[in-house]
Amino acid sequence: MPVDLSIPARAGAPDDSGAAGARPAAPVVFRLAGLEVSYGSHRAVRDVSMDIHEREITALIGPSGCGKSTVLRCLNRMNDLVPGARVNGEVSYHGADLYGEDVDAIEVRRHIGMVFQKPNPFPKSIYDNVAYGLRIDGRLPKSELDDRVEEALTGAALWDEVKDKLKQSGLALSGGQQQRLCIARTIAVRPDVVLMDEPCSALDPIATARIEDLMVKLADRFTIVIVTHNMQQAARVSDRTAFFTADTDSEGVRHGRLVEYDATERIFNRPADQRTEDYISGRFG
Ligand SMILES: Nc1ncnc2c1ncn2[C@@H]1O[C@H](COP(=O)(O)OP(=O)(O)OP(=O)(O)O)[C@@H](O)[C@H]1O
Repeated sequence: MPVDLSIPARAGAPDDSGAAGARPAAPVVFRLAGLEVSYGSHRAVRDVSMDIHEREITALIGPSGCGKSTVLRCLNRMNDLVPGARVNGEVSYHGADLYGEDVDAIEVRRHIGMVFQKPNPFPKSIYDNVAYGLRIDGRLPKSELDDRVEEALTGAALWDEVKDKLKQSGLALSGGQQQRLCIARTIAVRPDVVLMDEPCSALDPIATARIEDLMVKLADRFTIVIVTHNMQQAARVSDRTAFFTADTDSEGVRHGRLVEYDATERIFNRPADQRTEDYISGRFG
């Protein structure tokens, strides 16, 4: 039995049915085709072909070790920083090869920001945390910095809680506030895409609910890709869901692969693949 979400699809959720009145699909931001990632001789994940659409929330779900974070890290070339990591296949971003020779990985990460599992504010003031990327970038006139910091903190639903203590350390905030501070730091540079790797796994349910609400608001401005272990979270916030799994070979080594990718409502209520159904109904994983 598929999971009964009892949660309506997000307003404006994708409808690729082609039915009369169906909303046309949003433009493609990332196209992955035959993506395969290895660490040394270990093929961590393969067979990943999917389009990620503009201003949608795309969730990557699946059991531990199936390659969700690996695929996420391909989207802003974070795997470049992992010794021995090798990416094969197509990863295009707005139609251009993200791994092309003339592409500057640092510039890529300016457009495609990332929020990590554990909130990781710098040991600096709240203000300096948010201003950090802008100062490094150096393009924003100093006179506009205050406004941009406020814009980012407002966008991360944190401004009201911190506007009177911007000089205090970011580390003095609660875990949920720290994660929203990290989101503010990420969106301060006005990226195009925000990648989130299990952004709520270190948070309590109330802080998690705030981040989920925030994600939905952020999707008005940014394309969001999230890795989550929490299926209800994927169901609640995402427009499309990709389900990955891992096969174990004769030597006991696990190799991840994309099984199914579709509108979230279909993945959770009418999955095409038995493995997806088994996973979302809690039969494995
Ligand atoms: N930096 C790395 N070096 C070597 N192997 C790695 C590295 N990162 C991940 N792997 C391997 O790649 C495979 C996929 O890992 P990945 O973290 O992408 O999976 P995941 O689905 O995100 O897992 P989890 O849900 O547990 O975080 C695993 O076998 C893992 O051991």
